[in-house]
Amino acid sequence: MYVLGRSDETAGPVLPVGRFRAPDGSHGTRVGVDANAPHAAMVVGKRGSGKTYTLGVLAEALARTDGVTPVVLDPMRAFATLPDAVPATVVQPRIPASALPPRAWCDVLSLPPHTPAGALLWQAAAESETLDAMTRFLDASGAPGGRAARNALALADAWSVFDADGTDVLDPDRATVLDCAGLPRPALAAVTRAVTDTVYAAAIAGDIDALPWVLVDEAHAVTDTAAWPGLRRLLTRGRKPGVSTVLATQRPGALPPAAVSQADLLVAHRLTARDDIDALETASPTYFESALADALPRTPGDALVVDDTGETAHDITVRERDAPHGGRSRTVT
Ligand SMILES: Nc1ncnc2c1ncn2[C@@H]1O[C@H](COP(=O)(O)OP(=O)(O)OP(=O)(O)O)[C@@H](O)[C@H]1O
Repeated sequence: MYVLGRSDETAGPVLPVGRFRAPDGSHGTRVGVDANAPHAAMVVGKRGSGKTYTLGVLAEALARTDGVTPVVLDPMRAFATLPDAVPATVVQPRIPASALPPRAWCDVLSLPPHTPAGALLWQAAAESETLDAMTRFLDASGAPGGRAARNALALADAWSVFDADGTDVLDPDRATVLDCAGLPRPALAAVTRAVTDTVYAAAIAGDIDALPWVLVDEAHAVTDTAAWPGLRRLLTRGRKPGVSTVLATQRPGALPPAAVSQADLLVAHRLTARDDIDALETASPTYFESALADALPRTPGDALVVDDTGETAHDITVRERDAPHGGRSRTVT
């Protein structure tokens, strides 16, 4: 099997992802992704091109591989069937209030820190471990902005994602799918930030039994939110302590430039919007001779993979999933 993301003949686990695809559409050698070392990967493509499916293929392979553990942030409930095929748990995410830094609280609740309410919220977050304690802090303060901060916190409470214990997302024996369907965007941002920060902190502390892979579907939904500093840190600094990150998005052009340029593996499905193609062309080195727009595939499940480690680009077809695909592009027939 040809292994993407590996520069030498190192042994170690490989995630089977598909086969090489020739210009006439025929398929060749099997292709896998290295799982021995950490990676930062992007999966891009327009709606219905196969991004979520590819993320599912990766999640299944990771869940079957010893020494690694996938954590999937699933905003569209596309991974609910993962336990049908592999050891996996699907949970509604819960995060401790203390998992969000004060600045993130201000961003999540849209109360800028330079406003009275934002400054108070910052203080409440800095001095409290739980949502209840933050509420008590605000009730007791009597300072200007207290009522606005209190109302914003009541809104956050209604999302039902805050819990003093928080979900344990690093089970070395199974994949963890965080079912974020239906969460409002600020809640999704809060969960994403808390999870990325928690995983990073655990990896830095050496407190992990298997190397985590954080898979984020529909990543464009949170890149301009409080989630982004956490995702950016995983992309830029996560590999050193052993964390891999895979972001899937239909809008690479809407991502901060750091996102694409940090990826050592880019899986590009069909894309047609010029600004999205431009974003890839600007960020990724040209390992292919033709223009990127001409090199991109047209069929769902086909992809152009740009491998920064091997400094190569390949046409592949992503293999079929073992679990029924839960993507929203399904049809009745
Ligand atoms: N590798 C594949 N093998 C077989 N079928 C595939 C493959 N990839 C995608 N498909 C088919 O294409 C459909 C759309 O794929 P998917 O849901 O992954 O799209 P998407 O790019 O994530 O779309 P959206 O942006 O709307 O979420 C799937 O339901 C599936 O039927």
